[in-house]
Amino acid sequence: MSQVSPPDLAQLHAGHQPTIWRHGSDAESVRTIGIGEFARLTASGRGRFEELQEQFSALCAALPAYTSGVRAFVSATFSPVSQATSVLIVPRIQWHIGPAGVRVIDLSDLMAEAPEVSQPPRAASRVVAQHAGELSDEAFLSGVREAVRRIEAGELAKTVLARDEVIELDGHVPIGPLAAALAEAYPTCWTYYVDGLIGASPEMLVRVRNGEVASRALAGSAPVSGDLDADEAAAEDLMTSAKDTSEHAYAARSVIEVLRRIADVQVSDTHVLRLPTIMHLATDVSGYLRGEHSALQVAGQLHPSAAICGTPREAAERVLAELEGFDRGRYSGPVGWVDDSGNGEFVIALRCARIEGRADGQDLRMYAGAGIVVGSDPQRELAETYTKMLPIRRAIARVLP
Ligand SMILES: C=C(O[C@H]1C=CC=C(C(=O)O)[C@@H]1O)C(=O)O
Repeated sequence: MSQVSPPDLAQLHAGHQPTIWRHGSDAESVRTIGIGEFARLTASGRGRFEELQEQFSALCAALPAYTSGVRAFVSATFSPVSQATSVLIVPRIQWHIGPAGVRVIDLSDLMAEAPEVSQPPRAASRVVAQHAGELSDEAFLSGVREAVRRIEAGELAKTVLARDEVIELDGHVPIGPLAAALAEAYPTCWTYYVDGLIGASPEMLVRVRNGEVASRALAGSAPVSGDLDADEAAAEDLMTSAKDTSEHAYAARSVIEVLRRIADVQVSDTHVLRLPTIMHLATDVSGYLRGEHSALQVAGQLHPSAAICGTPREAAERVLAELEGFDRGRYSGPVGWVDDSGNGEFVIALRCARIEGRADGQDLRMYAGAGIVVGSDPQRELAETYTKMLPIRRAIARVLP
């Protein structure tokens, strides 16, 4: 264990080329923080997960022994036909911080020339505008109506429709402060920043640790009001709602089916996962892998689960692409890390925003979706997407008051 102390999350800026992964509250938080890029690999199409894994394995095989345990951050696109690319970044310096202490892996000496950290870019001081993204509220509502019609007609059982919204800033997104604010407000979620995508997701797609595998499927949601009695009643309603339990069952089944093919797994009872602003029906799946599968490979097999796509998968993919009409990019794709022995953790990139450049500042393009089944009410689904954008909206309000 090295004594070199890790950087303070809140101090990180774009000049560091940071990568961030954090789960848990302060004292017990597990973090991986990266600075700089030793390697950047990209892939696209259906085979993007396998391609990235192959390239990363080849890269690791050529590294010296002192780098053992090296991690790569991955953010993959939702769709295989996205215009965006899926990316794998091996940070130049990486700190792995957990209960056992801090381990730092510095790959700088292996680079032809180690780049200096550049100056912080002009930080935003305020939000200058907020507006709908590619899909207006009206278009989202009519998409939900059409999805329900097709579900009732028997074309599919479930789909997930998303929309986007833009927050315009007068300078650069304060990456470190925003990530720190998300991590503080959502300690049970996984806070991430990878290649311009920032968020705090509650949905752990897969964790692989020395042959053990775990996943948490979420679907079926209700807002959290902060009033204990009202939230208790809302949780009970969620557990008994035919619409939410069926919406959840599709998501859980999609995960269980895939994991059963490659692992011996146990499935928990469905329970309510409460977050500060929203609650979800949750099912945990855990067990032991049969054979060798890296976290990245398992993420690729689980993706796209019915939590963010639908059932049957192909029909849902087609319907959501048609009704949303925009490219989700890396929203709702797997984001996480994998190490040189295949261990790793991936969440679904939810409750997030993509950082986009503008001539006079940067934008945060937020995304949120909602599962649509028989009985879905368009206005409630729209309201749910607003609730799901609260983490980013509140974190930005906190760092740019
Ligand atoms: C698609 C999203 O959430 C998914 C995860 C949890 C609950 C969901 C729901 O109740 O609709 C969604 O399936 C999102 O946050 O953008």
